[in-house]
Amino acid sequence: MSRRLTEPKLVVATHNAGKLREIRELLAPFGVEAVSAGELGLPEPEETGTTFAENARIKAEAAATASGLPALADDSGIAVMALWGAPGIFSARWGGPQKDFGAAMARVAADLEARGKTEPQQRRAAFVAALCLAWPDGHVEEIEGAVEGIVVWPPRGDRGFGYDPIFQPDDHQRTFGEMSSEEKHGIRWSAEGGTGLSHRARAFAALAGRCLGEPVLP
Ligand SMILES: O=c1nc[nH]c2c1ncn2[C@H]1C[C@H](O)[C@@H](COP(=O)(O)OP(=O)(O)OP(=O)(O)O)O1
Ligand SMILES: [Mg+2]
Repeated sequence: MSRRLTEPKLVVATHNAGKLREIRELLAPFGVEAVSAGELGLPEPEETGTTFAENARIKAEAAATASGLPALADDSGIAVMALWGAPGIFSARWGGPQKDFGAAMARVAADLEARGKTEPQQRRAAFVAALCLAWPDGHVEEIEGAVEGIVVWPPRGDRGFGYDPIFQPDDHQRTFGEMSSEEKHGIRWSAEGGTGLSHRARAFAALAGRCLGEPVLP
């Protein structure tokens, strides 16, 4: 049985400011108070999983246990087909200790170049997000979302975070780095549920339908 969130407050179990902002925007129509792992001074658990889902669960369970509140974690990344799915779950780690995503994006481009992958159709990629909502009693709700597109070079746009400037989703002419966060989310709520554009928004819409109930729209 899936569980509905009845608590008025949850922890957003991330130390990534860009992600935190997006998750807060997505949560806004549900009237849930969101406090971040950073604000609570929670430690950053080691991401020892081998899948996005495992790592999301590690982060959500650690935050729920430490805080005594339900916790929502996101583990995500970009998987480039011609690079056999790299950087994948290592997307954050490619930024290095300095979290230098200019360098990480350049590494993706250089690796594609080195393999002779110069045409857009050879540069297919997907952003993937696994969400885990964990309660202190051990119950978890899990979901994944993905969006396909191509890697572009040079980077375009200075919005968003991480790899946004080199990812252009299918059926769009602009990169996530060129989109407002509303466009990147692309959230549409209807009686049938929610749809989204970004990997995170798609996963969130599905999780919301299962655990958060009806959005209160302006
Ligand atoms: O929408 C996105 N737009 C651009 N880049 C993105 C996105 N979503 C994930 N990414 C990349 C960058 C991020 O650093 C990494 C996630 O790694 P991931 O371990 O899940 O997050 P993180 O270490 O940055 O923060 P935390 O673990 O505290 O949530 O993938
Ligand atoms: Mg991380």
